[in-house]
Amino acid sequence: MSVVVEPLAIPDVKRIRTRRHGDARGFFSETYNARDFAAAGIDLTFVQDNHAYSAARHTVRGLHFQTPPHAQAKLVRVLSGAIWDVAVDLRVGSPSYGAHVALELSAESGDQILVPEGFAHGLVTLAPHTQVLYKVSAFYAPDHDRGLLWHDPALGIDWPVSPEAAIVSDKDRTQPRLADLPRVFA
Ligand SMILES: Cc1cn([C@H]2C[C@H](O)[C@@H](COP(=O)(O)OP(=O)(O)O[C@H]3O[C@H](C)C(=O)[C@H](O)[C@H]3O)O2)c(=O)[nH]c1=O
Repeated sequence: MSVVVEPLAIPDVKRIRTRRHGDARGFFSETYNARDFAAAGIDLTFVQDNHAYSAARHTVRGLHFQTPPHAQAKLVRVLSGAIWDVAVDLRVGSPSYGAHVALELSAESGDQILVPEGFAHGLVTLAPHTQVLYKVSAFYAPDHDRGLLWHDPALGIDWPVSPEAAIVSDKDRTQPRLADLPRVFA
């Protein structure tokens, strides 16, 4: 089996491991294969690849999502460095609404996370010069791009960096808290 899919604490969010073929040069891995992913129960069509480079450790990106009909599922992996990756359930009616899952992804491990539609997604880098590559299932739609305040205490996310020490975009400093967020994912 070239793809191993592990449901996380919110089962619709998955850790994904793909096989690495190692040899004296290094390794080769099919990091995404539509046929094998579908056989593993992940039948998504990705239409865009995103590449985010963060120069410094403790750079925060998120928590972001796109509203319907431009909601995105994301398949996230790390090309260099490491991140602590977070997904927050915003699906109206979900028993885990407002809850999150988090896990470390690194170039070394090669692990990936699949974040379904209906979740806000964010990350903090754990090393300098961290590069994240992620596939999304809907095109960028800036008019439908929304966010959630990454350190909202109501989310209970135990980030490895304080708001004072984090490197954050101006946009992400002023995102709404969960209590003030319209419920968009019915
Ligand atoms: C998301 C996106 C952005 N952009 C442009 C818009 C801005 O001029 C520039 C930076 O955008 P932003 O500050 O939203 O980038 P991040 O803070 O890394 O946002 C990402 O952060 C978290 C981790 C996510 O999961 C989202 O996919 C994404 O929102 O790239 C594009 O041209 N296309 C795109 O798909």
